Amino acid sequence: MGKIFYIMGKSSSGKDSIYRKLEADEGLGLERLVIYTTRPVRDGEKEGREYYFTDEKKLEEFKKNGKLIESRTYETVYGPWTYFTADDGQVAAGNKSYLGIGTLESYMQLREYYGDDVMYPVYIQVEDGERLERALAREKTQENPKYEEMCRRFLADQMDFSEENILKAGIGRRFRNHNLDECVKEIGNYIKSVQ
Ligand SMILES: Nc1ncnc2c1ncn2[C@@H]1O[C@H](COP(=O)(O)OP(=O)(O)OP(=O)(O)O)[C@@H](O)[C@H]1O
Repeated sequence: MGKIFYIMGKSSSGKDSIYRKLEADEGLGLERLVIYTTRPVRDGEKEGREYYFTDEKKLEEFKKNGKLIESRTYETVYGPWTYFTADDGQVAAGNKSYLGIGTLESYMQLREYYGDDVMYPVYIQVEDGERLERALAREKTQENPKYEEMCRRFLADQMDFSEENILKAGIGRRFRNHNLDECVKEIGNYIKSVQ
């Protein structure tokens, strides 16, 4: 059975930046854990790289076969978009290590399905003021900054990632992303130590 290193953290804590650097580190040999989505493919995205682009029918098929691990639906202005993780055989097949990004909720569901020996949480933490500054700086670079959505996420994160929920998920170790390269190095060392 493979191992899944699962990155979690509040918005703008640096999950994507960390993911990209860990993935590029050939010494770690990490594969992408690709999840499924019913949202339309965006420019530059490739089937099976960012996501598997699929539909509700496929989700129902996984569900029927007991292979749907977790799913979440967001009500967007374009209608509902569902993201889900399915047991499509990739993890069980070999001894590889995978890199995923998710929420505390999805982490708990994956752990329930695969067990502790497969799931390795990587929780990223940044001081709130610093994180808000990064979120604002990132938003300002967008052609149409969505400050309201940024604030909504900031507030929602305080509930979703409350200390109580972090403890409930069984997260022990936390990786502080003050300096990106140092943080990535620390996580890389952790991954090597358990691989
Ligand atoms: N250590 C760091 N120091 C300064 N800026 C950082 C650091 N880490 C990440 N950033 C910047 O902070 C912003 C948020 O990072 P990133 O998009 O990786 O976060 P995220 O957790 O994936 O966010 P979201 O969940 O909102 O998509 C980006 O502009 C990124 O370049």
